[in-house]
Amino acid sequence: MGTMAELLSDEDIGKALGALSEWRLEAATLVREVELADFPHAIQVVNRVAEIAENDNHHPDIDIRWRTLTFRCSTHSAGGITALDVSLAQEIEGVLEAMPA
Ligand SMILES: C[C@H](O)[C@H](O)[C@H]1CNC2=NC(N)=NC(=O)C2=N1
Repeated sequence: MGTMAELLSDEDIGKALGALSEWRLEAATLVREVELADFPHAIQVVNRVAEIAENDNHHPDIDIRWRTLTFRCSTHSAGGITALDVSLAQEIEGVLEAMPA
């Protein structure tokens, strides 16, 4: 693997997905759908993820439908998945783990 902005190999993506069991690969993007307790909890997650994304200057695409969120992580400038997306997915998991079921 080279610099952070370089696309990961299929092998690296496979390894990363091995540790991100709730995530799937879709169109060169890491995707995770999650249903929260209610709409305010979903928005709380979005706000926490937004803070992390802004700190990292790396932003997921987020779909909000009532209490279901879909996060899509890819590096737009690179046209696919980089180490930045694996890190972001891990951070999103951390946010979700801190939420009530
Ligand atoms: C200038 C700034 O670094 C870019 O616009 C960043 C911001 N956040 C980003 N987020 C993601 N996911 N992909 C990008 O290419 C990207 N580019």
